[in-house]
Amino acid sequence: MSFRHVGIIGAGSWGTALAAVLDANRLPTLIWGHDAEHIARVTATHENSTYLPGYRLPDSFHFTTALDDLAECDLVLLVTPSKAVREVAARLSTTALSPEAVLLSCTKGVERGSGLRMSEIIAECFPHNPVAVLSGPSHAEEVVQKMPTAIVLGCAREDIRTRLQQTFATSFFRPYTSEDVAGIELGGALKNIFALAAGVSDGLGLGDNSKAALITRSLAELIRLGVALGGKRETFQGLSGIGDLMVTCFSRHSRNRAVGERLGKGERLADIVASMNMIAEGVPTTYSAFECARRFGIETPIIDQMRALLDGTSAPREVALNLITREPKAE
Ligand SMILES: NC(=O)c1ccc[n+]([C@@H]2O[C@H](COP(=O)([O-])OP(=O)(O)OC[C@H]3O[C@@H](n4cnc5c(N)ncnc54)[C@H](O)[C@@H]3O)[C@@H](O)[C@H]2O)c1
Ligand SMILES: O=P(O)(O)OC[C@H](O)CO
Repeated sequence: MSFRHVGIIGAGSWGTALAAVLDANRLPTLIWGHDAEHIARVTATHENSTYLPGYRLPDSFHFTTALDDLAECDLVLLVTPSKAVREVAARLSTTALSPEAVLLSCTKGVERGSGLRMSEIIAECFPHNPVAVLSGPSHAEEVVQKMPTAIVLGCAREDIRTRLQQTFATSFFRPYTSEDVAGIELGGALKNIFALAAGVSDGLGLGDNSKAALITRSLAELIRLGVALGGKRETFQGLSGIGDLMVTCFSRHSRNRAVGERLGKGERLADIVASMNMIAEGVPTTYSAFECARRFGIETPIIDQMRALLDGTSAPREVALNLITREPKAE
């Protein structure tokens, strides 16, 4: 049975791109945004010029700033930055949304302090609703151009996984399914830290050998921490692990890689963040992953060095030197 009313929480680039996928399957969407001025502009111009310029929004996109308007939805995508997920999920839970409605987290992050994944936060707010996740190598800029993209959909319930797969499958968007919700989310969240690091390597001009070594050791670290936090090793070897790590470390569209490159060139984090209107999740995730790693006693040299860089206690060249001169060990 297909979904009839789809709501999207978050009017940024990824929310817009996912609405475009659904539009290709003739599914209209109601997109909620928190910024009334932005929503008025998008509605009037049929373009999300702040987050995804150059893409004309189809007539099947409808916008609102009232969460209550989503109460009729049988599928709600949560696509805000991770720092806003708890607040919007809590607010949504006060609406008349049915306990049958499926909540699909498309956000990549881990909550600071609690170490909770986004789907766990959503499940706390909606203990009776099915919660699913969507992740994988997928830059919004390419999805709206209908460039071939494959992602993974995860849910504990097989019927929901199949329903979501049918809903999102198009001639340019291929969803795989998996039961490993934790692995899918952890791969998508942790890779952003390593994309920052890959950007630093680019900014320092350290070359291809260095970047290949960094990404390979990043995957080892991602798997080590991801398995300790409940994900399956095979998941990290798939689209939401190595797939997303590759695209984010190499893509010209990656905001995390771009932040890292600017750090590598010597800019201050505060200045970089102030100059961007979009989210780079790798920054907060560096801190939450560091906390999780300490709690579980996992060795995370790259995450530790990235934290020192973001804190301003280590310079980019020092970070690179610290990693290459670590205690010798077996691979
Ligand atoms: N952009 C992509 O290609 C892409 C792909 C896959 C996953 N993601 C993930 O999707 C999530 C959203 O990213 P994005 O690219 O759409 O971000 P974005 O920066 O393009 O847009 C974020 C949106 O959230 C809104 N927002 C900001 N703070 C808010 C708050 N406190 N409450 C409610 N809304 C708020 C902004 O106004 C904006 O509409 C992130 O976790 C990101 O990692 C992005
Ligand atoms: O542009 P980034 O670095 O936020 O990455 C976006 C997506 O997560 C890529 O899969």
